[in-house]
Amino acid sequence: MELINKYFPDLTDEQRDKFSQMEELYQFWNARVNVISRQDIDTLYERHILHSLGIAKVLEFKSGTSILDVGTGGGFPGIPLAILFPKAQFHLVDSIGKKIRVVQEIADALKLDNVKAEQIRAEKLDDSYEFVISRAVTRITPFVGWVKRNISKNSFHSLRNGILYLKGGDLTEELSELNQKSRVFELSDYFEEEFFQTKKVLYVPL
Ligand SMILES: C[S@@+](CC[C@H](N)C(=O)[O-])C[C@H]1O[C@@H](n2cnc3c(N)ncnc32)[C@H](O)[C@@H]1O
Repeated sequence: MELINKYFPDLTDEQRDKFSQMEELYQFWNARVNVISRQDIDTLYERHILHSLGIAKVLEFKSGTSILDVGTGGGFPGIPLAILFPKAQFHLVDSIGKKIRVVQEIADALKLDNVKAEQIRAEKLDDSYEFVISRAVTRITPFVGWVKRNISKNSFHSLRNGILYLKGGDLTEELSELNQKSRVFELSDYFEEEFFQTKKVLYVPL
C-alpha cells in the first residue's frame, strides 16, 4: 500500500481504504478461484495494482468517460483504475464466467458502482467506448481487430480515443504493424522499481 501512496499521494481517504481492502479480498477470492498466480498475491500492490495504475500516468480519464477492459481476468487493469477514477464508467469483460464472478464480488465489496462486469467474448461486443484498456490478452494486431468498431469518435481527452495496452519488452515489431500515430509510454519514466524497467503502455489511437 505504501507504493500506492508514494505514486498517488492525492488519494481521498475513501480511495485509500478501497486500495487497502484489495489485499484481503484477493487473498480470499484467489484461494477459491485462481485469478492471479499464487506467488503474485505477495506482490499484488506492485505487479497488479500499481502496474494497472500506470495507465493513469499516461491519461487521466475525465468524468463520464466510458472504458472497456478486455480480458480483465481478476479485474486488471479495470478495478484499480475504477477506484482511481470513480466518475468514469468501466465495463470489465472476460470470456471465463468464474473470473467475472470474482470480479463482480470484488467490485461489490469495494462498492464500485462505476464497474459493470460481464462474461462475453470481446469480439461479440457492440457497445462503444472512448477507450479500451487491457493487459496480457493477445498480440496487439488481432486485438485491434477485435475492438476497432467499439471505439467512439467523439474525443474530449488530451489523447484521441483508442487503446491503452499494458505490455512488456521490445515493441518495435508490433509498432511497425500499427498506425503511425501509435506511441509507447515507458513506465520506468513514472515508477522507479525494478519491475517497471521493461514495462510500457502501448497507445493506439483509433
Ligand atoms: C493472461 S489473462 C490476463 C488477465 C488480466 N488482464 C490481467 O492482466 O491480470 C488473459 C485473459 O483474457 C481473457 N480472454 C482471452 N481472449 C478473450 C476474448 N476474446 N474475449 C474476452 N476475454 C478474453 C482470458 O479468459 C483471460 O482471463
